[in-house]
Amino acid sequence: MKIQNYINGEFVNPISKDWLDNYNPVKGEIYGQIPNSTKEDIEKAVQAAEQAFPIWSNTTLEERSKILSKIADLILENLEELAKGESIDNGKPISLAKQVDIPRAAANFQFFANAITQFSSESHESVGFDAINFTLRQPLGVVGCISPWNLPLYLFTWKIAPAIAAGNCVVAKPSEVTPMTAHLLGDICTKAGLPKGVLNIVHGLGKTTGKAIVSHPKIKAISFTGGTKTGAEIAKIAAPMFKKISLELGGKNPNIIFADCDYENMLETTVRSSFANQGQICLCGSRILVEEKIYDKFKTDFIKKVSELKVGNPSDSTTDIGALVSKQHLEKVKSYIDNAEEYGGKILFGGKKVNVKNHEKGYYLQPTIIEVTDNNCKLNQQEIFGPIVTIMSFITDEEALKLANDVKYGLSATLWTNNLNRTMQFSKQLQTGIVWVNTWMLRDLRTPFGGAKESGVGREGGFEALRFFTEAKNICIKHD
Ligand SMILES: NC(=O)C1=CN([C@@H]2O[C@H](COP(=O)(O)OP(=O)(O)OC[C@H]3O[C@@H](n4cnc5c(N)ncnc54)[C@H](O)[C@@H]3O)[C@@H](O)[C@H]2O)C=CC1
Ligand SMILES: O=C(O)/C=C/C=C(\O)C(=O)O
Repeated sequence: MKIQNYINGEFVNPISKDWLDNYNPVKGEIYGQIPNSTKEDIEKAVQAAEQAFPIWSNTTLEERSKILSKIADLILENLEELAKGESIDNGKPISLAKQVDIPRAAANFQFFANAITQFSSESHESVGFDAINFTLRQPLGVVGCISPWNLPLYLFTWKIAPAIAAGNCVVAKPSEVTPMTAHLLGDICTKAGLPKGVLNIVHGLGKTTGKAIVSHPKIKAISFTGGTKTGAEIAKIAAPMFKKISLELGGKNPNIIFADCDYENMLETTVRSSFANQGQICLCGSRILVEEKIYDKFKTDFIKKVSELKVGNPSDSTTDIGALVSKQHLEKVKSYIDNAEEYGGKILFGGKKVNVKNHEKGYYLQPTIIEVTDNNCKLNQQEIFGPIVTIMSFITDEEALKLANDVKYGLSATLWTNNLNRTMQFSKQLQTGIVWVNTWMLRDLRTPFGGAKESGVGREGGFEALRFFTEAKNICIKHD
């Protein structure tokens, strides 16, 4: 199958006529091709977006909202096909894509369809100066959205929906590893009545197609989710061009467990926060820190629960863990297991590749638990982004907090306790953008979303996203 670019409302071949192979991680085989787009394709997309902008930015909020709602409805109507598309590219269980990825993609559009009708700006009477100030929030123009492979449609739409709701026109690039659902979205947008040129989807590699988006002088803002190293490369190009940037980057999130927690709930959730989506979510709790009093019990119970997870064919509804996204990624993740001892770790469970019947070339790995004693080891400091968690114990609150904060990342933290004072102390002192207490991945789309330290710059979600995708202009009117 050949996926094409979606530019100016039409599916088109790349100008260079150059294509890249697309792999299915479930089988470890090539199943299609995508455009290897160049800066000429980006130029066409920018021109289409620029042409659409004067009309789209003046389209009423009610009309924009109606179209976004329609896109949300069509995503849900096409849930089966989209979930299969997500799984064939990413390797995730189809059941997970049906329950999480695709409904959330629809929710992103529905949320911003509503939010844009509630987004208002401030006004201030300048008392004593006979003047009134008000703020105009104007769309930026053409903006760029670049997304990763782990939650393909979920994160692609998380950027596109607020961008177009706010009146911008978009040039978007999904990950070259997972292009399918972005491709299907193009057709959905046409059917929903989105005017041509408002959304342009260009496929290709990060270092060429992605870079061409970031460096295009007419693209005013970049919203990016992906690796920290890539985020730094993007910032290096975008900052001297004075573009707005929102970077959602890596994480090495602590999952801090105290003896006074609701144990069963914690155990169940910790299995999920460790291995959901094969551990390939930037919010996964990859460092489990457990109070010494319950460490041995936790270790035994956690290993038992994890050993019950089924690694298998993503089409099978009983599968918990599907394939990793690519051969290259599998090898990267596996290298941490192969070197675990050298890094000071002890493998307590897992660590081996899994042979799935009829899919022997697929990229399957056991969920893996590694015990560590030193937070400074590579296993606890580097983002692995796969089905690997480390566990270690702590004695005091101070020690737990120090361990939690002692990494270069600062995306999210999970805290398990029923002590209110401790909850408040940790909430204030954890150096992360998100703190979940007695839960994980509970997402209210109104909340600010983003990371501290090397986990990113800026916040998306709710009105934060609409603020990012608009320019605030102060109007000061003097009167008699
Ligand atoms: N924070 C997160 O959510 C994610 C973190 N990662 C981390 O990053 C590591 C590398 O994974 P990759 O797939 O290589 O992620 P990546 O950061 O290279 O890719 C994310 C997106 O950025 C694009 N891109 C890559 N280089 C670019 C550039 N120079 N300019 C503009 N766009 C560019 C890619 O084509 C893709 O669409 C993973 O092993 C994982 O640790 C990966 C995906 C998501
Ligand atoms: O917005 C969310 O709910 C989740 C976001 C997850 C990422 O940004 C990620 O895993 O890259």
